Amino acid sequence: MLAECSPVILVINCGSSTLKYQLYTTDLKVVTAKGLISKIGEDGSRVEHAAHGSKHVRVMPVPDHHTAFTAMIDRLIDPEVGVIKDISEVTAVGHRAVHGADTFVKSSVINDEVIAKLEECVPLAPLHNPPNLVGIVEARKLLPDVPQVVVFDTAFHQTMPEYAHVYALPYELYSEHRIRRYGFHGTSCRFVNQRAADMLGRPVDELKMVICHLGNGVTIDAIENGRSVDTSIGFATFSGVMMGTRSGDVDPGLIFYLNKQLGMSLGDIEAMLYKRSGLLGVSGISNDMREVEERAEGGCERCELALEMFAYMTRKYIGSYAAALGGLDALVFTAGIGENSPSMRARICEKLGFLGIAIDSDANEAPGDDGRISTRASRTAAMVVPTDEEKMIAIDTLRLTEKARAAAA
Ligand SMILES: Nc1ncnc2c1ncn2[C@@H]1O[C@H](COP(=O)(O)OP(=O)(O)O)[C@@H](O)[C@H]1O
Ligand SMILES: CC(=O)OP(=O)(O)O
Ligand SMILES: [Mg+2]
Repeated sequence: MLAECSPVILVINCGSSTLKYQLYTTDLKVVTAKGLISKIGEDGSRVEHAAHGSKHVRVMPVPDHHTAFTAMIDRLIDPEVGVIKDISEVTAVGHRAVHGADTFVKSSVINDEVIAKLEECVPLAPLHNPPNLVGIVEARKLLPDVPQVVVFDTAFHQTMPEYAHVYALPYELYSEHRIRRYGFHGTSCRFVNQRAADMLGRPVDELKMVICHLGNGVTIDAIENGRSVDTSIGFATFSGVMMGTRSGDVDPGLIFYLNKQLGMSLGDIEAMLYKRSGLLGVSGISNDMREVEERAEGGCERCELALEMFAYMTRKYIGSYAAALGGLDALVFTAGIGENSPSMRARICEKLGFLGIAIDSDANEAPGDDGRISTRASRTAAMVVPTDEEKMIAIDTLRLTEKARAAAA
């Protein structure tokens, strides 16, 4: 059965080993289909597709992002589970790009020049930008006449002041080689920042907020009056709080030690810091928070240690960003862990009473529509606000393609 739907916006989020997609009606009110293709290039890859109120899972080999792209299109136009008869029904496409460096300060309509500039950013995010580009190139091949927009994770953080984004290295590295703090998960933070202000019923440009985007990747973001002023991930995609498989902050001195004393090659060290560290490295069990929490309950000491470390690192960033902001109106949790783990939120907030944060344990277990998990008496609001990166991409795609159409008319 095919849904009766008007022209559609397709949002594609090609991650390092996943491809997520959503199909929106052009008023952005309805998501007619969404999907997740996971473990691309690994064993056990699967295609999950949700439409018409049910979920369809296919376990199939997906060796690369080109194959994932084809699998996505196949699902979308499938007579049984698809929602469009023909791909020509797509009227605009929005893409996520992780690294836009300082070249891209806002979302852009894609043309050959934008693609060339995006390719120049590949060395800055070698795990993330190449798959982003595959999604863009494939979509342009398939839909050459359909306008496409790219939305950058880094763009929201371009408002950071120099003293927050310059590293204390020889200045030429910044001025000549663009080595600086860039920040990631900006699309999520932008969405959550506005949504949190709406939920609080306060203007976004009057708020000091810390957003904890706790997913596979973790970003803590300091936001003042709607603008990002500091953020925990810096140049590549790995500083800040420990993540699923990434270490987060470590002393760079250890890289020299591992290389010179333990004989590890730079490639080995890079792979270890990105893929075998974080929750996985400490617990020795999993990069998945659910599993680590479960095993900690069952008595796994290294899992318990990983949870304590995760909470502690997050809490330290919240404290330092509250100091950077000179106060705090709202602490906001989002993404897979932030939205779904009351126990992790409770651990993080344990010692934050000095910031005026008092957690209501019932509300923390099951946040209501206003997202509040703090008591009414709490001076600073603590909240859970579900993120929606795809919706943010769809909003920018609609806005920019309508603007381009109006300019061409
Ligand atoms: N109910 C839950 N309790 C604890 N952690 C959860 C829960 N649901 C999801 N997570 C965690 O969220 C993380 C994935 O976050 P997500 O934002 O979906 O990641 P991605 O960066 O891939 O979009 C995983 O560590 C997962 O275990
Ligand atoms: C930048 C980053 O960490 O992205 P993700 O959470 O998709 O891995
Ligand atoms: Mg994510």
